[in-house]
Amino acid sequence: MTGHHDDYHALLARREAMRLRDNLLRPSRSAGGDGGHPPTQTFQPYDGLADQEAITRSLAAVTPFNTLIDRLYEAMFSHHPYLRQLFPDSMEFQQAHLEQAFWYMIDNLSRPDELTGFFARLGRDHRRLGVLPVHYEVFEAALVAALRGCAGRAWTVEAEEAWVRMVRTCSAAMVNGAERAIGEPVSWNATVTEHERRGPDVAVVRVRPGEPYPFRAGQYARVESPLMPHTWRPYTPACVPGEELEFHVRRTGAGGVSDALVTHTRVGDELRLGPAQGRATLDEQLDRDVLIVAGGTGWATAKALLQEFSHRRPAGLSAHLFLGKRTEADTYDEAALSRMEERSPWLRVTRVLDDGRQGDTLMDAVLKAGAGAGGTDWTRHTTFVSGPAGLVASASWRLAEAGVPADRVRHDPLPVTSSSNSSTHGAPVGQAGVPGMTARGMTTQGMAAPAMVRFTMGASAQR
Ligand SMILES: NC(=O)C1=CN([C@@H]2O[C@H](COP(=O)(O)OP(=O)(O)OC[C@H]3O[C@@H](n4cnc5c(N)ncnc54)[C@H](O)[C@@H]3O)[C@@H](O)[C@H]2O)C=CC1
Repeated sequence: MTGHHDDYHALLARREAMRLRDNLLRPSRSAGGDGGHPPTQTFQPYDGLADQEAITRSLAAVTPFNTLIDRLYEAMFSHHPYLRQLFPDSMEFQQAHLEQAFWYMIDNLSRPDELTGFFARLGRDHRRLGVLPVHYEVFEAALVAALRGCAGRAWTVEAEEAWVRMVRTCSAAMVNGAERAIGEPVSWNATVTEHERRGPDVAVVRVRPGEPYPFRAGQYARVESPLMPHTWRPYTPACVPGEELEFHVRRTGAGGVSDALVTHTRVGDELRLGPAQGRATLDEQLDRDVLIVAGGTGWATAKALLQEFSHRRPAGLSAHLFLGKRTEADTYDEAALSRMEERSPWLRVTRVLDDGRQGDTLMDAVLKAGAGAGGTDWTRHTTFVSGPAGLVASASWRLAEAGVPADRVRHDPLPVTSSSNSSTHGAPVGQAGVPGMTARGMTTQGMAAPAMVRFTMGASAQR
């Protein structure tokens, strides 16, 4: 029965996707579709650069984005109240996500492959939220209403059409991404098989998915607890694919997903996992030594990557892990790390006590080890960074300064932080000693911080 049911829904989703794609590709409707502006006559090949300029010219009229986004959701829920149930009770993170998404779109408009690749992956991931192709049309109409409402008389047809083209390009990519993933589950149920408190705020949680969960070491999964429906937070499995997954969760406050997972979750509980995301994985062909810079529970990513590296490592290649911890007592998985260290002569581990008050101690240690005649040449390594946003930002920046090519520094998406609270674990995005870095991952000089732009969104702060 379930099989037929799924097929039926897959068929419906496919038809919806085709209908939307036809709409997206047919000669453009008037932007917003309500006749308020003259229609565009012919369908033009998409010119992301021209739209980027048009949108940037008119940004002052619609920023800061939080008012625009408030109006957008207001318009959407007042016209389609049933859609509210697809969203979590608190819209705070949702709004922060969308703000990041807008910046990401604008920043990457002149890189169509990056943009469509990113939104295709997002579309695949959004299936777990019950998003259907028709919702993108609803979103577009709400956005246009919000843009007009925010900008008032300052609004231009040119700016509106650029926004609509931008958003349609991304929606089309999301629909395509969802359609391509039609053969895989929307989400995976997983039963908690072990739950170990490793300190007042940290738990190591093992789960067994009901069906095989495909992922690569270094990727993350969005996790939903039944205690907080519709609220998903990303965690990186601290393991390679197998029957069970291991998650490392630090509770960062009361009432969030991390609190539910650390404090209120027991063996036998069911969690839901979204499809694996992220590109901070080892290369297919391993031909470089590996440097991993990890802070706190960012160790989860390091653990997974090192496990895969140990299985696939060609003779002669080595790995160096720099692990930052805030206090001596903060060693929630030290036994596993020591075991790995003992068994792996190719692995070097430098533990760094770094309470975050002395500037950038962890990265200082990395760069010190790379300095001077006897230092390790990090420019030849493939580097992974995993941990608080401030660490990711400063590591990307400082490694670039040290001459490490941007495409060889990989990291999780920078956590999205809510606009009211820009701090993740006390690590404010953009204030990590990165000169001129703003909260959107761009420098004030207008230059993208290396390796930053490609991942400025996607994950939420783990609360
Ligand atoms: N649990 C998981 O699966 C994963 C978690 N993460 C992220 O890792 C972070 C871990 O948080 P906690 O364990 O609370 O770490 P934490 O806040 O205790 O920090 C750990 C270490 O990171 C470094 N650090 C912290 N803030 C910094 C800053 N502003 N600039 C430079 N270095 C800084 C320091 O060396 C510090 O000792 C979270 O933001 C989480 O989103 C990343 C990947 C996987």
